[in-house]
Amino acid sequence: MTATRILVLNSGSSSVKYQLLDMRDNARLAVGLVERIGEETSRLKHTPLTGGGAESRELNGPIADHEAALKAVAEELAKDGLGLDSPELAAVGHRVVHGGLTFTKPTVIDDTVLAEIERLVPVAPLHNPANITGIKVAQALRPDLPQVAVFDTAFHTTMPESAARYAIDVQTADEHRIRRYGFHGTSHAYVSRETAKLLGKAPEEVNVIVLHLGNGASASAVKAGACVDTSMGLTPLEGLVMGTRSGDLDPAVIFHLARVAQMSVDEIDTLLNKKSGMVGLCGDNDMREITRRMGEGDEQARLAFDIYIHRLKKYIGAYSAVLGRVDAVAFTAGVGENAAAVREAAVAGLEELGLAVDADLNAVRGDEPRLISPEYARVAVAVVPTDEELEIATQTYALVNS
Ligand SMILES: Nc1ncnc2c1ncn2[C@@H]1O[C@H](COP(=O)(O)OP(=O)(O)O)[C@@H](O)[C@H]1O
Ligand SMILES: CC(=O)OP(=O)(O)O
Ligand SMILES: [Mg+2]
Repeated sequence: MTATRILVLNSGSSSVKYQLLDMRDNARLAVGLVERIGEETSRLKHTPLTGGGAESRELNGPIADHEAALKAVAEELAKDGLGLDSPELAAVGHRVVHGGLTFTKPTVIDDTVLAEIERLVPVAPLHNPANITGIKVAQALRPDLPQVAVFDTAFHTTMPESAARYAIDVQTADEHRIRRYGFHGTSHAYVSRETAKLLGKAPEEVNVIVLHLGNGASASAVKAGACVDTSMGLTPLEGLVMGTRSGDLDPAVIFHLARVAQMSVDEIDTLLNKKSGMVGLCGDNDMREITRRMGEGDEQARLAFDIYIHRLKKYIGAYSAVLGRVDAVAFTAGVGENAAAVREAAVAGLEELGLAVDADLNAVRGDEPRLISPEYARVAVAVVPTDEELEIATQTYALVNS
């Protein structure tokens, strides 16, 4: 029997998303999500997709950490005969958020690779530790199986130095590897390619601005298939306003909080990563709740929304300048794919840049890539659903078969 299945693990700071795929036809055999790891109200939702009906199973109750979460996932898969012991499994593909400058491609994980991912923990403290746990649990369950790391940073390694460097002392920057790495690269790569396809062009023929708006959010400028700029930096804190992260601010805010508000570095870190962004501005990080509150005339929610949109607009303008010629702007991830109000507001008033949204097209819901700009618009505006798991599986399968 040839092994054609790939298990993809996407371990986030408090969640694990996973998919089992058969790479002969990219079919999903099972998908699932563990949420609120470390809380009393953890939840595992597992959906086997083999044999017709997709009956989900839910486990509710405390799951202490990522190790417990991944073991529970392995048990659920085993119940459907899809366990890690299956001879049909070719590899496990892991989303690893920070690969520094070391990793520009998907990489088979050995002790040296794992040590390097570990060394990068200080620059991705919310993400890399969870990724490492995922790798170790999968290794323990199937020591013989190739484990492949697919890095969020990899797609951005083509950024020119002019975009990747901060304007700080070069020696200090080099000694501590301080530069802009960028994240969500698997999504930016996938979505920029899918956008080209939607336009009937090759990736090399188009310049695309990708807006990945999830809980974490980032923008990228993709020129002829290669990333030339992106909004996240040394860590996933820079750039757009996010669910719980501030994005861009004057770095002196940090000195001020330390000196005047007497906050510790760890307190400031928590403030900016977990208590800022939309949650800090209005108490909610879910765009559904924010737009609902706006509908009721809630001014705090409205202001938070306006701040979110203002930042987004600035990046669309900036990346139009960086690219010179823009063929498409693509909205993706939870907010980008679902929040029509965000898409409409982000593009409003940008006619001079060739951008416009057709209200009827924007209101259509669906899982397929689609255009939402009117025919006359110079730049295509599109909704292009991301699929990080499929992209990780594709890259993993290609590597183990090469
Ligand atoms: N129907 C919807 N309308 C508006 N926003 C939505 C909708 N569904 C999801 N979202 C937004 O998407 C976010 C999650 O996006 P996702 O890409 O899954 O994030 P992540 O991968 O970072 O966890 C939610 O926090 C919410 O703000
Ligand atoms: C890198 C990053 O911000 O990822 P996520 O959106 O999954 O938190
Ligand atoms: Mg995400």
